[in-house]
Amino acid sequence: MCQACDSFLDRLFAKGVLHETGVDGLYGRGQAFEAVIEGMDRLITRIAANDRAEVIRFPPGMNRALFEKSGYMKNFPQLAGTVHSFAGSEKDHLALLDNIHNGGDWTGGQGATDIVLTPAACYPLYPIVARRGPLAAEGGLFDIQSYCFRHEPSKDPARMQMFRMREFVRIGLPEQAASFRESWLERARGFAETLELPHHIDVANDPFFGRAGRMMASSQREQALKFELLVPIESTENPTACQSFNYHQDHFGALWGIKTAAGETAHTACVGFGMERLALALFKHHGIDTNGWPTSVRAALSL
Ligand SMILES: Nc1ncnc2c1ncn2[C@@H]1O[C@H](COP(=O)(O)OP(=O)(O)OP(=O)(O)O)[C@@H](O)[C@H]1O
Ligand SMILES: [Zn+2]
Repeated sequence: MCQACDSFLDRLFAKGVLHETGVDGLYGRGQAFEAVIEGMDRLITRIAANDRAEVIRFPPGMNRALFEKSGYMKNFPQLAGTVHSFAGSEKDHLALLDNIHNGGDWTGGQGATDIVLTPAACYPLYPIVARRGPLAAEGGLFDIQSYCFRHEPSKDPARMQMFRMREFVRIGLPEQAASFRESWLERARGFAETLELPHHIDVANDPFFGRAGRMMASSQREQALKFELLVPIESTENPTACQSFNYHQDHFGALWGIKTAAGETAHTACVGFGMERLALALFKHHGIDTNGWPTSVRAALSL
């Protein structure tokens, strides 16, 4: 086999860092990969320790009714994933088995459940915060994590369909949201330097769907509402977004009815760490074998 023509993904499979499942973007994680993810999780927790954020961990699914209200289907229908289940009769069951047996479509009779796959870790948070009533004067700060789903199958190992997002979310006054995002832009540089990753930060936009979406994307860029920490993984010309820094203004506050202590609509900002992408960036730049990584990087990740 030609070593030079093996892709990065092939090398990750060959060394058991990731495991192939037969679906692009859906992988098993090996021990070394998970050790890196855990190390980064601890490092992120240390960086944010003094903030005393409220910790919430979510399962990979969220309430479908709340997802519908979130507007995700308006902006990103191409990425969403829903959970369906069988709820038919015995006759339907026999037909289903028949279809599986004959290679037919057995999924047509599946009905939607109350659960959809979480598209971004912060989506299930806002309705929880809204339900609690007005914020305290200091606002809210949350440390959240979820497996997320996005239907964007790709051979690029950094574009997965299921991946973990760790996020910090600030909810409060516009100044509180803005200064939170500023401070994380600074911390992110330090984080990437500690991990010895080549990086830069740039303004970005979300992949909004359709023609109206293109206008939303350009207005998002013009207002500099989204920044990304970019690290070359699959290509140097098109580096990969490994972290994002988003200011939603009062979008989620208005949508969910989140109020500040003074009764104003709350502003929100979130900082998302793409855990798999950061881990892949480390494997790309420091090598497939974590034993060979720089001592300081290994120490930072307690490897
Ligand atoms: N398909 C994916 N696979 C792995 N990680 C991802 C994927 N999509 C997003 N992420 C990670 O989650 C973080 C927060 O998600 P966000 O919605 O800001 O990404 P995004 O702007 O849609 O990414 P991209 O522009 O590359 O599609 C990203 O910065 C990235 O690190
Ligand atoms: Zn978010």
